[in-house]
Amino acid sequence: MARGHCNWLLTPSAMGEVDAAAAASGIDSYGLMEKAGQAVAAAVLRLFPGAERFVVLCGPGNNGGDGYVAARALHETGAPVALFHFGDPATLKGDAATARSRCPIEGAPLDTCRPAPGDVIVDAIFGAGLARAVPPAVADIVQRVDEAGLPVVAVDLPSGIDGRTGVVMGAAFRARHTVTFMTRKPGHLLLPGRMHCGSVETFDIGIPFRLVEAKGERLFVNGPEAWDAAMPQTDAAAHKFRRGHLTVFSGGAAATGAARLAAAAGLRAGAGVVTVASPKEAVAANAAHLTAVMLKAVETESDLADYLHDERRSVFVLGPGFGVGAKARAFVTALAAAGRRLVLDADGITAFAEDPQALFSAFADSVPRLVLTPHEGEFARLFPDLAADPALSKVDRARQAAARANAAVIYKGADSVIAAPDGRALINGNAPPSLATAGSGDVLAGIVGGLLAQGVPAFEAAAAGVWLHGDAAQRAGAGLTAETLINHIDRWH
Ligand SMILES: NC(=O)C1=CN([C@@H]2O[C@H](COP(=O)(O)OP(=O)(O)OC[C@H]3O[C@@H](n4cnc5c(N)ncnc54)[C@H](OP(=O)(O)O)[C@@H]3O)[C@@H](O)[C@H]2O)[C@@H](O)CC1
Ligand SMILES: Nc1ncnc2c1ncn2[C@@H]1O[C@H](COP(=O)(O)OP(=O)(O)O)[C@@H](O)[C@H]1O
Ligand SMILES: [K+]
Repeated sequence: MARGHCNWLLTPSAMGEVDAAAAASGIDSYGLMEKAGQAVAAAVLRLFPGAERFVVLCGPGNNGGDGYVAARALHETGAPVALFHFGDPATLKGDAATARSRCPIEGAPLDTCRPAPGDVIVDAIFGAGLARAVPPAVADIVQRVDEAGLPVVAVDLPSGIDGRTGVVMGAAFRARHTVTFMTRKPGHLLLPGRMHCGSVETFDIGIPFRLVEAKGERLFVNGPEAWDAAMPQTDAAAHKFRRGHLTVFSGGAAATGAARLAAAAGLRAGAGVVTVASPKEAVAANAAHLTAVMLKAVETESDLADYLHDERRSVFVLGPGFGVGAKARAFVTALAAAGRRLVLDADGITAFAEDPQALFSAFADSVPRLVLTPHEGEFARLFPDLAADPALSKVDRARQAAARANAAVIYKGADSVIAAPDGRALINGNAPPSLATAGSGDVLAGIVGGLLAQGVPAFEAAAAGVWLHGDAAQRAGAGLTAETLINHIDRWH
């Protein structure tokens, strides 16, 4: 799936297994800690050459061990360094004990730490091993550093962030920069963790990548490596019908804009032909605003059956502005029975809130041909048990939802997760906050529909759609609206 390694993600427990495999293969584990700590010191010096004092906070495990190495390396440059430890450092074990024994700085208990202006904080209290909410002494120093507005460089993860879920466990540092090792962890991308990490640097401490790959969990940062090979190629002989036909259902006369946004986005994403299928009462409103996009009156289930006689009408977007109710359910059921591919968004999702299983059963039969695009609220309507389970990360939720629905799921948000029924999952990282604007979800549904129409499989279409949406938003700039966003969608090839 991945050509490079920079898009790999490992959970902390998988990283622990990689660590163990590295040790079992004869790699010197203290050597890894030494490289990790040195990388942290280098980052700190690079980013804060004018610091008056480096304050290194060391925890009771290997994250603390990295801190002792970093403190020694900073001290060796002649910089002023103060060290504070959480817990009794005499109880440190293994590599962390070695790192402490080689560090010439006498530490003091964490509760005696008084951060001062000019300090740069190196946070090595907890990393991958954070197991529960941080204790009061740690919450207290987090608060004091925050109040003093001091810059923090986090080792592996800001202490308090759960690397698997991105959740804040009681309290967490807000780092300016985070240095992590070998691969990023989900908590670096998932909210709120992402907001606590600052810039993230992934440092290769020299574990052979085959060991990382062996523990891989089919989880990556969303990017072209994940879907490039599945994207359509436009050749000189391209004919509009070979580039697929996308149909977007319009809502009633007062709710037509959302469908037109999706339709225009589908065209920009490369669909050869796009039609808005509209209730009769909305045909005039739609006609007044459509040019390249075609228009057809499709009012009843019987109209839809007629419309589906043309097999080229193979891909549909249903939901934006459509209205919640029996008509949405009947149309979706008809599309499923006719073997069509569907992006189900917004009202289309909500229409199944009382009987999600009816939706899942309709698409259970085949290679995934449904893409669901719920935001948080819509997700909870279709998958209330998954949404309410605090043990699940956003990745877990999206994966289980995808398996249950036999659909590619885009669980939207600033940290959209894309998941396939077979367990593949991606976390998106390129979407700017300017996307939080009315209609931007309609544009996303249209892009995904446009890609499906060109024959891209559901998961790849979903993932590429999310990425192209974020990419367009970056070009559209901070003042984007859903309309201007569409003008910045680029075809991939
Ligand atoms: N990956 C790699 O290849 C490499 C990784 N390296 C580094 O190792 C780090 C992982 O080390 P780690 O496993 O020792 O875990 P770490 O984060 O130090 O915490 C564990 C300690 O904290 C304690 N503890 C936990 N939660 C607590 C709480 N709420 N309140 C109080 N205590 C709590 C826990 O105690 P326990 O839960 O057992 O009671 C245990 O003592 C990783 O982040 C990276 O920096 C590098 O050295 C190079 C190679
Ligand atoms: N703060 C944010 N940062 C990045 N992307 C965001 C943010 N908020 C929303 N988005 C993205 O914008 C889109 C909004 O979709 P949706 O919630 O359906 O809104 P609407 O119904 O207004 O179109 C989704 O693709 C979502 O991932
Ligand atoms: K840390």
